[in-house]
Amino acid sequence: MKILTAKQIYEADKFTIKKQGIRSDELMERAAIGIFDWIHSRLQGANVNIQLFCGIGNNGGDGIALARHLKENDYSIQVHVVNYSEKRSKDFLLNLERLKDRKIWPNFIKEKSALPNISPDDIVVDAIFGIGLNRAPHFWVSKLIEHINVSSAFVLSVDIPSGLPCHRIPWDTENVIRANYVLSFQVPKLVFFLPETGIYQNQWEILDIGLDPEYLDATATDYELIGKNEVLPMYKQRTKFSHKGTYGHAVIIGGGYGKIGAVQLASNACLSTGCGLVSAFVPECGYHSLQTAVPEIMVLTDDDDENISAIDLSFTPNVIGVGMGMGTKEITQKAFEFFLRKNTAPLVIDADGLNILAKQPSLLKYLPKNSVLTPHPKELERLIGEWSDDFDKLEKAKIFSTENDCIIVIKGAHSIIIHKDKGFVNTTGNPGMATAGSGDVLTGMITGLIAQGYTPLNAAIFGVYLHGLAGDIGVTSKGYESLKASGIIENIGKAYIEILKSPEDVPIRKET
Ligand SMILES: NC(=O)C1=CN([C@@H]2O[C@H](COP(=O)(O)OP(=O)(O)OC[C@H]3O[C@@H](n4cnc5c(N)ncnc54)[C@H](O)[C@@H]3O)[C@@H](O)[C@H]2O)[C@@H](O)CC1
Ligand SMILES: [K+]
Repeated sequence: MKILTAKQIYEADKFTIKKQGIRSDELMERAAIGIFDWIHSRLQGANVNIQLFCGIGNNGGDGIALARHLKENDYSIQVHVVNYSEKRSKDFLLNLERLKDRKIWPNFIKEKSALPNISPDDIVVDAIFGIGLNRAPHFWVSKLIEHINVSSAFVLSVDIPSGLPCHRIPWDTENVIRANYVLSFQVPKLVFFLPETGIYQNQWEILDIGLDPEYLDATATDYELIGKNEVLPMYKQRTKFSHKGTYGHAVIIGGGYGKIGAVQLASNACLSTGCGLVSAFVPECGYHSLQTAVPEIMVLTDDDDENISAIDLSFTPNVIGVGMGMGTKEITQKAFEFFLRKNTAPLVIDADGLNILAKQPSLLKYLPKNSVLTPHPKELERLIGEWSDDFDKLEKAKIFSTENDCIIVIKGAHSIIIHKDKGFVNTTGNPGMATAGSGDVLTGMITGLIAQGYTPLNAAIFGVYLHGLAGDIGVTSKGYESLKASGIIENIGKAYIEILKSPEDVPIRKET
């Protein structure tokens, strides 16, 4: 699903109005009815007090139109117009008139107005600012936002939490509505998925308001949201007369004294993702434990007992996953440099492989085109330098990806795969996966997919989705706290089965 910018959403709006021959207030009516239906299907006319806070732009217009539908269905409502500007939008005014026609008189909140009481049992509809927010809200509006946030009432935000801009981090992190639920029109907003800006909503859902598919199809976007519908076409079916050689030979290189488990997890994940043959290359000390832990893999050893000191492969595998648990000792750095200079196999690089690259950026030129790098935030910072905020981070990652012709998997609650100037935002995964070895499993999975013939970009996107889904399935029996990396591996099979079930036909809904 494409993630549009605010500018593109306005264009989609205009395009739809023209092509479908409708008025802008009719589009607003669709938005308002969508929200009304959502509320009504849940409340079923329950006797609950709904306080609507509406700005004076089109987001406020949505709220005012919603108020009319709620009243017509006998809900108890109070409508507040947050009068932060005299420049009221045409459709806001039109809907305000329609409200007044029905003898509903809003309360106008201005700079010096007393703020209304909000009971914890109320429902607050937040329609103060939408995607048009382009500067910090006035001080007195911030006070209202704070007042709503401390009320303990259930807050439903229209389109986006008010105070959260679409294209940057908030001017003041405290002055943003904390929404329990966001009903967002037609397309998700990038801010929902970034660590600094995704904290303002608990759950979100997309409401289809019938923006024209022709515009949506034809518009190129910088970001795409990756769900089941996006990964399913990437899936490579196994064929009847295939054999293990059909699904590639991968090598996992890494480990050190006390860190052989990282290679064990990566190799096991690689195999469990469908790779035909997996060899692990580890320091001598890892031989017995690896052979015992995963009898299906082959083990090659370094001459050094405790460190990777010379990576000597007598064959060229289909892909190599390298770096986990390897350390950055001088001897290992030299071995890695020597390896990179002569290697021709596609690479997936993780952990200490990335740390060595950060220490010696001159080695980046030896990476094969489209190598996949899987940094966690600290490793990413070592590679691309410090960033001022999440948006800056994404821009820096795009530049790094373009300059070094590589794919970066920025790991996080919503991992984002960066390929040159495009980003793919993952939707699976949960906090239970914030556990030791989870990254090693991901590296193994992406390596295993490349071995089977997935392009590195598809392997990164599909692998991140599958990994998160395996974790989501894992927590259903383990809970967040007790899920371990090995538990993610155990559920890779179920995750495949889930992907292959009938296509998504429910609206995207996600806890963040
Ligand atoms: N295509 C869509 O997605 C549709 C969007 N609609 C709604 O329209 C909204 C966008 O409406 P608008 O463009 O009118 O913008 P908003 O309603 O978000 O903001 C209102 C106006 O306030 C001004 N403003 C911005 N920041 C301010 C600040 N800090 N203090 C004072 N004034 C400020 C701006 O001029 C802005 O246009 C969407 O979020 C959505 O709720 C719907 O009505 C229907 C269709
Ligand atoms: K809003």
